[in-house]
Amino acid sequence: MAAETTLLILGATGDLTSRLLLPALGQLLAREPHRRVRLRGAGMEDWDDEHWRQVVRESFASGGFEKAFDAVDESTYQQADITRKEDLERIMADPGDRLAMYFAVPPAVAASACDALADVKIPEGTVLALEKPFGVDQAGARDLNDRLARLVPESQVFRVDHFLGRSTTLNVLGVRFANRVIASVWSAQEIESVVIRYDETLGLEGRAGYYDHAGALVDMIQSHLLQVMAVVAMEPPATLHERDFRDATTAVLRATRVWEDDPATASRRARYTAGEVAGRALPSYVDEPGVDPALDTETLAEVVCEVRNERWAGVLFRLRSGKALGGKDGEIVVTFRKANHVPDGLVGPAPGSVLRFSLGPDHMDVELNVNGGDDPFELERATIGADLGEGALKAYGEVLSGILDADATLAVRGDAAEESWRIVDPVLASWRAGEVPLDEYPAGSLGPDHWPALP
Ligand SMILES: O=P(O)(O)OC[C@H]1O[C@@H](O)[C@H](O)[C@@H](O)[C@@H]1O
Repeated sequence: MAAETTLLILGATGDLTSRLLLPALGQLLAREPHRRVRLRGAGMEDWDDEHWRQVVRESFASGGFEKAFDAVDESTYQQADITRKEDLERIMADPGDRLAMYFAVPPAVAASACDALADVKIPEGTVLALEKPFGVDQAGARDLNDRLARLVPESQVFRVDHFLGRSTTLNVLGVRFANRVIASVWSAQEIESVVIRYDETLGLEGRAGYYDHAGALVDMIQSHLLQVMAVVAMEPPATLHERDFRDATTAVLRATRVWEDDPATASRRARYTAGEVAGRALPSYVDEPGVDPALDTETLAEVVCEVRNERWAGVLFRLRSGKALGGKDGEIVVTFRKANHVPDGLVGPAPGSVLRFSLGPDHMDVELNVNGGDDPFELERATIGADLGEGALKAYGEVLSGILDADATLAVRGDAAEESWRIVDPVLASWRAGEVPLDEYPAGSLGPDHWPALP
């Protein structure tokens, strides 16, 4: 019989659990009903099992997977303060075949819980899953890694980054590594720049408590976009097993610096003012409830990086993400260098070819110069597109399936988490020193007018 995993969610009464984790679990169980999962919730609220089961059922139903609740072997809730050893021992009793502890709590609480866990006997094979942000800087991430290393082996620590579970990120693997025609042009010799951007129409959505201290750089670039960049730029791994895959992506991060080591010129930041997004009026960021204007939090950030190795030296990697923008748009745009020489007689501009992956709905476009119009000597642009499969599981479901299977391929490794902070720490320092102006853009626009255009 298949091993049964006990999924213990710490912070079970929180928003992350009901909004993201449980719907993802519902989808996973609906797809793979053979899985054997016992679901345990633990949190500060005085809930009983029935209340918890109701929350689980409703969360499953919100994703259309109400029936998946039948696939849960058992679902119980315990009130607990997870920073206390006695409470941890109580909720970890009877771990079944394998225990997966998911910390759906703020980083400071997760860190205190890890300290308390040091005095608890952790069952063999237990997996610990932690949400971002992982630390607040490189030193903090290193400290948290040290604490975790005292508890379980690294391969059992899952630093969650749902962008690694996104189908588009995974689609890059097939396109890059299963096509000789692409593999042979995937380097600085042929590629001029790579843009990875995630523009959102969403504003603050009541998350001031977290976001006002994080900002767009930490919320999106330090974590998600650097991971996507690592997949785009990695050396071909021999296999997609955890060790090969994560060695290759981490090597990219180790070689990455902000452009010319000059964060003041390689980064930009801005904050939205009042405007309208998709017919909805949004107040200025600083007027959102819970925002402290003195924190100077950016809602749009851009950092240009370079990957200093033989394959990529000299290529611009431009990472950008922001909120309350005019269009929901996430994409990876690979711009190739221009042709060395276009024969005299072919008329018109011939910009470099472009390969564009849109980050949901998953689609890929190749933009080429052609001369197929009325005038056979005039160049035009043609686009060849393909819809890519979205994957049966949404990003969180993909990540969760790795956690339940104790397969860490799509989890961020400890050294990679530290490297990501090492890359952005100088940017944060430069911003704190006031070296980069905090620009403004009206909500619903595409960002400050004077920022460089996007490809
Ligand atoms: O579009 P998705 O998959 O929800 O991912 C974007 C979200 O990712 C989260 O990790 C960020 O905290 C959010 O601010 C962001 O909106």
